[in-house]
Amino acid sequence: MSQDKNIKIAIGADHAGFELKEKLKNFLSSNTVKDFGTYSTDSVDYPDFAHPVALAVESGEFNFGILVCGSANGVAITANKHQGIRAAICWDTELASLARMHNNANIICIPARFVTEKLAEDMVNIFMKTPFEGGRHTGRVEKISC
Ligand SMILES: O=C(CO)[C@H](O)[C@H](O)[C@H](O)COP(=O)(O)O
Repeated sequence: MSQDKNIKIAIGADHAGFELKEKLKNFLSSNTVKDFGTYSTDSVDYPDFAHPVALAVESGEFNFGILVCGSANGVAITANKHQGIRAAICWDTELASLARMHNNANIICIPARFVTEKLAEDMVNIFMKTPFEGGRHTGRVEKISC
């Protein structure tokens, strides 16, 4: 994958997302990627990995986050507790594109137990390359933060 080497990515997963996370790290090899764990398939709690990725993106140190768990629900619910985070669950490439274009999402949440490796790679590629449309969406996104 040809990528902007200036894009810094924070990635995290629970045990259900571990194997797909490892495959996505290989796919993103030319980017700057920091892996916040987990580092095996041993059962863990997804908030322990979603919060650090959300904090890393919210701080501005990383441009985007990738979170992977079995259904993506757990990591998305956790990440969206952070004011500066717009975490979107994506299960096809059009959703990955719309999450960026309409919602200016900064974390993509991938359901490892429901998508193929190739689809996950395609979604990540589109997510990283699609700009926020702004315009009518800007006011809507600004209203998200309480
Ligand atoms: O939060 C989740 C469910 O919405 C994630 O998919 C977790 O990966 C899942 O709950 C893990 O399930 P397990 O039976 O403990 O492997």
